[in-house]
This record gives sequence, C-alpha cells and structure tokens, in this order.
Amino acid sequence: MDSQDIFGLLDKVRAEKPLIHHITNYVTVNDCANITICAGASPVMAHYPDDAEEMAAIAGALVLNIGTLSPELVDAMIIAGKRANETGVPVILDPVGAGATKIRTESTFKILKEVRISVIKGNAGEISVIAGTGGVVRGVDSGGISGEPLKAAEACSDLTGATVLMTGPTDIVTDGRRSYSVSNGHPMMGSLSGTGCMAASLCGSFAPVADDLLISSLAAAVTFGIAGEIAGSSCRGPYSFRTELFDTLFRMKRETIERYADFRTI
Ligand SMILES: Nc1ncnc2c1ncn2[C@@H]1O[C@H](COP(=O)(O)OP(=O)(O)O)[C@@H](O)[C@H]1O
Ligand SMILES: Cc1ncsc1CCOP(=O)(O)O
Ligand SMILES: [Mg+2]
Repeated sequence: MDSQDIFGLLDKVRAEKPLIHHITNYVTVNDCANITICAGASPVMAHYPDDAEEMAAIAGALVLNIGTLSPELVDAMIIAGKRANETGVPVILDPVGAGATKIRTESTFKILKEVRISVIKGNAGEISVIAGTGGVVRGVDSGGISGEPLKAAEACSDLTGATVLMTGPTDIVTDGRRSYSVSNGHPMMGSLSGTGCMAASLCGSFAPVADDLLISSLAAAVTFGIAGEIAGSSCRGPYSFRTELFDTLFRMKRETIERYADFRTI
C-alpha cells in the first residue's frame, strides 16, 4: 500500500494499529479515544509524568490538547513531547482556546518552544493567533480572523516548522510550501463538541502510516470530513449525528473515500 495514497491510508491504519498516546482534556477524552479506535488505531490516555514519558517513547504518535489545561498537565505535555522528539515520535498539538485567555496563549507558545511539534491542528482563530496574523477565539470557538485563511495557515507553518491543519467549513492543510483545501464535512460537525479534538486524534492516527505529514494530515481531514458528511445526511440532531459519525468511520471503505473525497491544491 503506497503511503502517499491518501485513499488507502485508513486501511493502513487498520493494518498497523498504531498506538496513539493522548494528553488531552476531560471534556472530549472519551470521544477522542473512540474515534481513534474507529479509525483502526489504539488510543492510550496517559498524563502522569512518569507514565507519559515512557508511553510517549513507544507510541506511534503523541497528541497534546490543552482544552482543560493545568500547570501540571502542561509540564507533562512538555516531558512527554521531549521524549517523543528523542525517539522520533510525531507530536500533534491542538492549541484549544489559544487566544481566548492569556494562559492558553502562553502555554501554547511554551509547548511550541520546548517541543518540536510535527502537526498543529486548530480552528481558524487558534491558528491565526499562533501565526500572529490576527484572530479571535471565544472560549474554544473561532470568532473570526483578519485576512485570508490560507495566509494565516501558511504563516503558522512558517513560524513553527509544523504542518498545519486549519479546520472550519473548509479545512486547509499546509506545510508552508504545499497547500490543500478540503471541502468535505457537514455543518453539524460545528454543533458537536469534540470534532476539532477528534480531528487531531485522526491526524495522530494517520501520521505513523505515511512518510509525509502533509499527506497524512490531508488524509485525516478528508476521511473525517466524509464521515461527517455521511453522518450528517441521516441524523436528527447532534447526538444522533455523533453516533452516526463513529459508526460511519468504523465501517468506511476505500471506495467510499475515493467517491466522496473533495480536496484540491491551492
Ligand atoms: N460548517 C462546517 N461545515 C463542514 N465541516 C465543518 C463545519 N464546521 C466544522 N467542520 C468540521 O468539524 C471539525 C471541527 O472543526 P472546527 O469547528 O473548526 O474545530 P473546533 O471544534 O476545534 O473549533 C473539522 O473536521 C471541520 O472540518
Ligand atoms: C468545550 C471544551 N472546553 C474545554 S475543551 C472543550 C472541547 C473542545 O472541543 P473542540 O475543540 O473539538 O470543539
Ligand atoms: Mg478545538
């Protein structure tokens, strides 16, 4: 299976079942664990520093999510992130609420300073705050940005050296040189807490099975967006959507991804 073949990466995750270590928030932790399982990977949530340091070294990827941060949790993220860097484990950062409060912004930049981040997955406001191009974050939601989304995503990638997945009605994936827009998804995804966190979990699940983090992040965004589209077409509201979202991803086949994928270079 070609690891540059975005339509085949979901099956590669299922075949290789990578261990995806999360240090994350208590709001969406269970959904992140289960979306990881639905993609075929194996989640572990471990934040006690000694546990996190050892777990990060043997993981396929490490996902850091500051949604319900504390000083101890940020310290654990840095310990685990440094260990992941030593052992070549890709680190995905979801800077939840960066820009909404001083401590979230400061903690994001502290992690970026101490840990080599492979992929940053955030909404438009969060990514724009990191890029310094101007954005508003209200709580954990994007409240709008100044200028073009692509410019903000590219600036974030240039500043941090990370591949960036900027989520929204249209997702943008960029490494600063190559950029894609992804039109897959459904408005109901914006009405369910955790879909951004779950997108980061899927970036983590796909990262170990591809040689190129831009391709793995693109595949994660497209695959998740298609699951959202199909689930959104048959749901009655956010909670029936949530059930359909998990079950659709769990059952998803290559030919469905090939049929529904809607992305282009930009
Ligand atoms: N209006 C929308 N239409 C299609 N997809 C959406 C929409 N809003 C959010 N999404 C999808 O939902 C997920 C979460 O995106 P977003 O709401 O930007 O993140 P967060 O929840 O972190 O703020 C992403 O996969 C994104 O593509
Ligand atoms: C509501 C909330 N508060 C702290 S973390 C969290 C969940 C955020 O999830 P997402 O970023 O996927 O919307
Ligand atoms: Mg989010």
